[in-house]
Amino acid sequence: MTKVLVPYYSTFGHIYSMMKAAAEGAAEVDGVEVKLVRVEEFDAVKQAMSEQDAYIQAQEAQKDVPVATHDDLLWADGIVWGIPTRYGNMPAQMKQFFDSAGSLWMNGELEGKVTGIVTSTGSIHGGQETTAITSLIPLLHFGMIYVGLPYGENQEQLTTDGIGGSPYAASTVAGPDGSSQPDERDFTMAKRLGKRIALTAQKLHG
Ligand SMILES: Cc1cc2nc3c(=O)[nH]c(=O)nc-3n(C[C@H](O)[C@H](O)[C@H](O)COP(=O)(O)O)c2cc1C
Repeated sequence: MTKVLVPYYSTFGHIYSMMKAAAEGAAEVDGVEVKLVRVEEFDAVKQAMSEQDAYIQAQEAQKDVPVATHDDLLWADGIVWGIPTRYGNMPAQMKQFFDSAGSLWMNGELEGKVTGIVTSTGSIHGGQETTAITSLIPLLHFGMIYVGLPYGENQEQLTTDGIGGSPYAASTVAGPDGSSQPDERDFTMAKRLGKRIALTAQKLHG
């Protein structure tokens, strides 16, 4: 069995719904087992957002998703990361998860795992590409093998519409107030990325 992990962090649920699509794509490959996990929220954010309806609803929807552990990373042959944008970069919650995996990195235990990214922003030019590219850097330090989102397979990118998708990552635009939902084309590209990571992991790891 090839194992694909789908770890994500999602404050308002956009990345969560994109990661369900990515997980679905990975699960389409015969002989692939998929595990969806969420990166733990900071207590300070839980407190600060405790009266925001959009936050409460999004967290309620995710409450049964298990919290990501470093053992999950060891388990996986392929990893599809769900990383929303914070000031053009990954959120601290995700960085904390990466940084606390230092012993795995030092022992080379993450090397050769196939990986890729799904991201999101509030606005079209708010940093989808920068989040993907800056998140790629620690993944390369881990020794992972990066899978992008080629145009040939993802012609939906060839548009001037305000949707997600770039050669670097699957993505979506949440809207400045978070009220937009992923376009069907965003889900399709996330699904294809999940499948591509699963197929590549299967080829490399059996
Ligand atoms: C502290 C903070 C910083 C953010 N920085 C950016 C940014 O640089 N560019 C942008 O377009 N959106 C930014 N956003 C919006 C988020 O990227 C957006 O809410 C997120 O992608 C939605 O995904 P989610 O629903 O899964 O949380 C920021 C949001 C927060 C809370």
